[in-house]
Amino acid sequence: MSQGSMAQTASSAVDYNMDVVRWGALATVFWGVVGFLAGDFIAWQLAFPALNFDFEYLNFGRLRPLHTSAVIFAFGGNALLCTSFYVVQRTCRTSLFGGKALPAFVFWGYQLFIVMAALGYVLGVTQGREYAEPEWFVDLWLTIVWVAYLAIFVGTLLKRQEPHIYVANWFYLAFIVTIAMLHLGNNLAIPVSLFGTKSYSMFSGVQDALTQWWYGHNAVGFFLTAGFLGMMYYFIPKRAERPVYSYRLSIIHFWALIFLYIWAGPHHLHYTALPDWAQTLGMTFSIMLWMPSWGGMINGLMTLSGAWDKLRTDPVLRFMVAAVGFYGMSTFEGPVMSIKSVNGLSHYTDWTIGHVHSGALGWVAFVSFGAIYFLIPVLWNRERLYSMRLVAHHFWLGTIGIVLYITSMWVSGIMQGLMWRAHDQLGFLQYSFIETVEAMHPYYIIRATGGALFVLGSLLMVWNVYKTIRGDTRREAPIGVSAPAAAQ
Ligand code: HEM
Ligand code: HEM
Ligand SMILES: [Cu+2]
Repeated sequence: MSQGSMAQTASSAVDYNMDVVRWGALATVFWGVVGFLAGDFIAWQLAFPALNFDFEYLNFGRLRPLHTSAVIFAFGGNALLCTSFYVVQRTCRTSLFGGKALPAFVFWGYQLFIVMAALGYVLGVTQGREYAEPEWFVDLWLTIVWVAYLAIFVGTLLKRQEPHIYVANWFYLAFIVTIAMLHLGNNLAIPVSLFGTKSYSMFSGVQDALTQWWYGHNAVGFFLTAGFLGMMYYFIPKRAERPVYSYRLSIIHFWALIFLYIWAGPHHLHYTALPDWAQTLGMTFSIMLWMPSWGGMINGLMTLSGAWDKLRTDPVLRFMVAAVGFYGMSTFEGPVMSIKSVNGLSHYTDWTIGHVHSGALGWVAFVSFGAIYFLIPVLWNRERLYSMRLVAHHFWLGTIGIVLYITSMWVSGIMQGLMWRAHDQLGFLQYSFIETVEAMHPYYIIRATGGALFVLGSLLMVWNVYKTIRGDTRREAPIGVSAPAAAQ
């Protein structure tokens, strides 16, 4: 990847703004742990409802959006913010537009947004739109912050010292622009009073449902996918020290992905009041979406051509490559679930939850961990991470956690779907609802245990990051180099 390496050699000449990248990396780690802990807590609540403590501020209904926002917007959002600021500067060989002040405003403004949103959930102030729960005044604040973010990103591209705009920036830009559009469309609401928190959506009925899933689906497509693909296109070539497998494929990947994603939202509304043709449209575009998704996966994986041996010795690269593998898996599962007859079984069940987390834990979190482990020594001018062995332990704890999570959800989800629809020869339902809830119990314990392993792995990351920043290095044998091999 010539842009990246050229930027590196010229790094002393350019006064890069790395403050905001450093803060963003720390915020990613911090909010990650908060979000994973909240996720595991609600997972235990589903297994043992007594953990709701009959206390409204800690009940499942309020902590669930706290979890989803903490992991998507606080953890994922800070990972995107800090890596996009890093990548755009390096690949454009110029400092961030807006001096020191504007990027600092975006960073701190975004943290304020997170805190306001979280307080709202716990206190019960919400507009009840999934992944867009904050009320109107929080939405307005985020709009201001986001416009500043867009200005910095585009401003930096415009003052670039490289003739070419590297493909990772295309993905980041698509993420920033589309999220702005989705945020504005989905949050069109009228406050009840100027000083009150309550508002009502401008849409109603099925139009409102479609607006919400146009938003929700494309939040997956542009927040949880396009932005993290930007990360993949920069950090995998960097870490593997290989150029992107096919630059031409990356451009096709980009245009095909953004064109197809936008139409697939109706797959969230199968068998609802939404007109049939719209459901079929959503299903068709979802199936087509399999192709660019796998094009991207192949491009990421094949970048390792000739460098596969590095996986044996470099657990940071292992995180990134496993992430791309999970990306491939969840983007195969998604199109399958979008088929109406399959969705008739999977919808409302834990299968959806398993699908979500193979994407969220396997793809989003793993590729972010890879980027964080890459960035921390670079940002604090350390020779290497405190411990590569700890990274390897984190990798295995995380991987086993994900496997427990998604396999238990496949089993419980399909069982749930089959139990709901089972009926006897007279047409009576075979199971009462509570019987299906009881049947889930063992799987909920397995899922929560997997989540606990995932949390544990992330705590190893906290320790490793802390020690690296302090400048410590752990004395340890290198990974994957056995004694006879080293003697050769
Ligand atoms: C320790 C790790 C995690 C655990 C134990 C966990 C657990 C959970 C649980 C129990 C739910 C509620 C499921 C239900 O209502 O039946 C949930 C929902 C969700 N989580 Fe996680 N989670 C974790 C990490 C993450 C991460 C890293 C992300 C995203 C980057 C994420 C995204 C979501 C989303 C989007 C939902 C809502 C799913 C839906 O409505 O279909 N989670 N999580
Ligand atoms: C080709 C790519 C994909 C397609 C076609 C797809 C399709 C689907 C379908 C059909 C559902 C179930 C809708 C329902 O029955 O309610 C779903 C749910 C979901 N997917 Fe995917 N998916 C894809 C990739 C991903 C990835 C990579 C992620 C995460 C990074 C993800 C996150 C989610 C979330 C969060 C939900 C749950 C939404 C909710 O009900 O709250 N998807 N997806
Ligand atoms: Cu979707």
